[in-house]
Amino acid sequence: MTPAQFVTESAPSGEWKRQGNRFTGRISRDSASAPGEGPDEHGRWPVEPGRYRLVVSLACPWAHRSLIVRKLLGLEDAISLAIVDPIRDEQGWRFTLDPDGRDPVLGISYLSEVYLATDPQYEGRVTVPAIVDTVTGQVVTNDYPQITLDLSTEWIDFHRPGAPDLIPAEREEMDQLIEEIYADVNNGVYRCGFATTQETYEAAYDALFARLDVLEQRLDDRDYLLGDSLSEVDVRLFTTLVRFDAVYHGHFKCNRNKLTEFPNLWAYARRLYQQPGFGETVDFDQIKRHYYLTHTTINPNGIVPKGPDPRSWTA
Ligand SMILES: N[C@@H](CCC(=O)N[C@@H](CS)C(=O)NCC(=O)O)C(=O)O
Repeated sequence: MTPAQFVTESAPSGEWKRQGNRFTGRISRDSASAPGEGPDEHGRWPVEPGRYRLVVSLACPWAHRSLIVRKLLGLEDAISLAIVDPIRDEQGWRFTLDPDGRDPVLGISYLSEVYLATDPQYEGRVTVPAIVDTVTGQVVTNDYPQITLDLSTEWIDFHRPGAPDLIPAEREEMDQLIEEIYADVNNGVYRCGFATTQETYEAAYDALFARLDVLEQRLDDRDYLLGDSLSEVDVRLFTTLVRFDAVYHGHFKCNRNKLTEFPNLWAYARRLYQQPGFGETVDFDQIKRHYYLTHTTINPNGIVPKGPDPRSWTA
């Protein structure tokens, strides 16, 4: 069998099995803690504008969700932002884009410093997005699916006037879509790219394109996945679609079709890209350099492709 990019997350079958999220604290309106205090007895941290720092890589699709939702809801002043270098070294994500290579608020050079300060035994991959408490220096959460939901529901008092309601009152349909899109598309592209056997790669590839075919059809008569208005699931699909032709099609061998060959999905992705909060958060250069330069098992020569031409997103 060929070597895996992340050995501990590769099953004996060759299938990619993503690690769990280690830190699952919640910042909640229901916290019984006073400002400046840690979590209450239920693990809920107090909502406090200016206190927490969201750490992202612009390359990462899971972090990208939180960046978009923070912007859509107008939470930029309430939750500050740290951006890591898209290229990890052997110690992981680093703050080499900042002066002196340190995050100016947290004072750290590597994200691993706060992971290890929070859990000295931590041995998994140090991942973005993460929300870090600037008072204690602890990681509150790296639970990326919960982070965006909580920005909608728990930070509501700090949303900008007219902020979109990204969570529908009736959640069943959205939650079902979220689950299918996560399994087959968001994580599906990784299951293609990180598979180490032909069979597991082909199974992931088939599930991915079967799901994209269903979504293509769904968008035949609607602008957004749930109908007329934008919701959380659109954000989640967008961050994978925007990386599709630049990275997943080639690097992860998701190459039955390009995104541009699905008329509805391509029109939908471009429509989102051109809305406030979406295109302005996309950095194709960092996206491409991250994937092609850090997955050395998949792309050992480190060549970063020149294309595709990003102007197609705005033309
Ligand atoms: N927290 C999740 C998802 C977040 C995630 O995978 N983020 C990637 C970037 S897209 C990351 O931080 N990877 C660190 C690494 O590859 O070492 C996980 O642990 O798998």
